Amino acid sequence: GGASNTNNPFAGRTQWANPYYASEVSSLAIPSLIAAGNTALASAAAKVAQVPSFTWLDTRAKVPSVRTYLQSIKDADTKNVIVPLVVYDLPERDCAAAASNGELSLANNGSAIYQSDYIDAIYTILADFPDIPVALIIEPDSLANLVTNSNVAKCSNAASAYKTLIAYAVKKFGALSNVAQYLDGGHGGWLGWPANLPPAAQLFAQIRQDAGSPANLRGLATNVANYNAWSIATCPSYTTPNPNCDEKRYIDAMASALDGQGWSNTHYIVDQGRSGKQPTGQIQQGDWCNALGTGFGTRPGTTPDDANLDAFVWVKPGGESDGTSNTSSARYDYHCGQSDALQPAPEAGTWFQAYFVQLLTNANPSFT
Ligand SMILES: O=[N+]([O-])c1ccc(O[C@@H]2O[C@H](CO)[C@@H](O[C@@H]3O[C@H](CO)[C@@H](O[C@@H]4O[C@H](CO)[C@@H](O)[C@H](O)[C@H]4O)[C@H](O)[C@H]3O)[C@H](O)[C@H]2O)cc1
Ligand SMILES: [Mg+2]
Repeated sequence: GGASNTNNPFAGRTQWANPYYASEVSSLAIPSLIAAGNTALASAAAKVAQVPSFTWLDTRAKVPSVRTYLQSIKDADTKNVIVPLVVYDLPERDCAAAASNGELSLANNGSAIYQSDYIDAIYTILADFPDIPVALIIEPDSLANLVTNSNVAKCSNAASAYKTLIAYAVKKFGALSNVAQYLDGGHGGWLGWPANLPPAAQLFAQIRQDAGSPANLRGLATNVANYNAWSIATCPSYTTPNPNCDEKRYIDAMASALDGQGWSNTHYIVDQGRSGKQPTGQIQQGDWCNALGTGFGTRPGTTPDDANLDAFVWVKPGGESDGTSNTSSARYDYHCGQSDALQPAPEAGTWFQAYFVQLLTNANPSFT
């Protein structure tokens, strides 16, 4: 351990806990636990609310809240904090699934709107607070889908827009010295497969080049909204025969693949928000929707045990649904109706109390 990691934007800084998630826990989770007479879990839930998770800018309407957050940090003169945000509003979003489709579409001028009303709007706000460090995860699932789902029409039709718009965003944010950027890198059970890793590395390196290789592009964020272990001695059965069955193996393999593509010295942040119980209740590693047998995992923070790792993070807010199990919903995806998906589940992003209780009960480290 103790490997050196210069310029780590998370070093010496506390990740900022966003009030939106804290309010979900205090206004939804805790009252429900108290109503059920479960005061022990209610007090445990109050501790979860304080754990910093990423704020997802999943609509244009969420963007102004960033100014509110940064202003509150400035007014309080809070020191040594880094504000974690997810950029997540591409036209044709989540192109290989149905659960998290977004508000923008190519047919309805989505590319122009994404650039002017979304990326430029975020940029303007971040530029107004040059002294507040910000970590950005760029578009979960997007580039990973271009690697493995070009057979899906919605993905192949959106491919050039994804690449152009992501390069636009990375280039734009590349001008901000208070910002650290991480492209979304899928996870070990997705791009870690030997067939997928080389084309993934090629695509990531290409996007970096198209964006002008900004110095503040640190590397990749992995395991976002997924459940993989950081480092596990025995690969869970459902990952066989994938050699990169955990995220440490995956980022080490990806770092060398990217080096081979001309992008050296990459650094990673790894979502552990729903990775505390291993193995999970998944039947297959591709079962991404509201997986059974999961728990809150390693708390966000820096760790010296891998030179490539900038920080553990909680990106997917635990307790927000991955997708509805209602088969008549327009955004119904069959993965959310599988036997290893907790049901009944509400629409993606909305509060899923039973799932929150599952995560809390299985948390490691424990909250109870
Ligand atoms: O044995 N073999 O030799 C062999 C060979 C090839 C194999 O093929 C690989 O199989 C993998 C496992 O199924 C596939 O990985 C899954 O791909 C899905 C997208 O298609 C991802 O779903 C996304 O998940 C996100 C959250 O993570 C959601 O936010 C998002 O909405 C949702 O869409 C799953 O995570 C991810 O695990 C690979 O593509 C596939 O190439 C497998 C074995
Ligand atoms: Mg998702």
